[in-house]
Amino acid sequence: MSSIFSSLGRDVSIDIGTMFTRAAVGGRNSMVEEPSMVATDTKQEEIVAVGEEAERIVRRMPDVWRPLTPLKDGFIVDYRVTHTMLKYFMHKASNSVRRSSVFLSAPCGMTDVEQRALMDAVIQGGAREVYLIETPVAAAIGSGMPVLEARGNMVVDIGGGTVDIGIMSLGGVVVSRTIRFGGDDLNDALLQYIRQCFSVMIAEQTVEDIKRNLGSALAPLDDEEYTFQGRDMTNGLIKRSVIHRSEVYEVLQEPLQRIMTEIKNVIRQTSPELVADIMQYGMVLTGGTALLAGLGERISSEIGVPVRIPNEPEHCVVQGLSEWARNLEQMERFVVASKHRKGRA
Ligand SMILES: Nc1ncnc2c1ncn2[C@@H]1O[C@H](COP(=O)(O)OP(=O)(O)OP(=O)(O)O)[C@@H](O)[C@H]1O
Repeated sequence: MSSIFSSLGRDVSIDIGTMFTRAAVGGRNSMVEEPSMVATDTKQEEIVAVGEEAERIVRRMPDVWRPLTPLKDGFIVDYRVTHTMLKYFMHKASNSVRRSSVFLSAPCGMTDVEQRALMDAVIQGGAREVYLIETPVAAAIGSGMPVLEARGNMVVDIGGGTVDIGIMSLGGVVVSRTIRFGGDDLNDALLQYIRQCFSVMIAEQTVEDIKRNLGSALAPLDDEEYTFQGRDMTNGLIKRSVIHRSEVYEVLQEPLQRIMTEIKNVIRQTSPELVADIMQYGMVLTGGTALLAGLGERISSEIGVPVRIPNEPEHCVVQGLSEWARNLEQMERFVVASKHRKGRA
């Protein structure tokens, strides 16, 4: 495979996510972003495609090729798939993997065994060395927070499978937590509601479209509707249905409340001095779910702190990894684990 960047021996940053994997070399302008997925035969013996290509062939021929994902709720569930994906992204990002240092984000609370497996996969994939950093730290760096300063910096990254919460100060992590819950749980709640109330089975992409078009964390001011198609569970035929913004709002209440509770729990466990900083400087909301309408305002009003959402919040982690790679000496305290290839150059 030829690399998309001419990055001879440069640092490769990889954010392996539940839904998407993003790899960057030399910052945001040279980033590759593809679904976290491989395609296998029905016996799951042979992996035939990775990323975008896997998604394409699975969508076209679902009876022949099956999707497998490396992570569930942010944590590795399939090492073979993880290994294949990391190798694919490393080679796509760098044309000289053997000279590359790879910087990876990992959820908080990963066991030593899980960390080692992740790093082994990178080294076996050909890299010279690998460094791990916790996801909220990468998100904070990527969103431009002054993590080396003597003040409390709070970040909440809500992706597809996890909520990663971190508070950093003076180049160290004061609190970090990963909850195995995220934007995909909002989709699950919608999917169940539509099955029960409309007796319709719908595709994952349809749920995603409904969430993005009508989803809101704040009580809606209008009752816009959205027409969608699905398979009628009573007769197996295609059926058109209409859902309203107010219904979607009600369905999303429970999973959103769970996220709010977790953020409040972290604040409760934080020292008053750091809480005072967070109230003064605010917190940053990153990850794809930060794009849900009104989520920033809802968190701000329930917790009483200003909330900032950076541009392209889903890219903050990979941007933070790149920034960290450029300033490794200054930010060495954030390394949670590292591994070097034996006999490296
Ligand atoms: N406009 C939007 N409104 C609501 N949700 C959105 C929007 N855009 C993306 N999302 C949600 O963001 C989530 C994906 O975010 P992201 O790409 O940060 O996750 P990931 O890195 O794959 O997963 P994780 O970090 O949890 O392992 C999905 O649940 C997706 O539905």
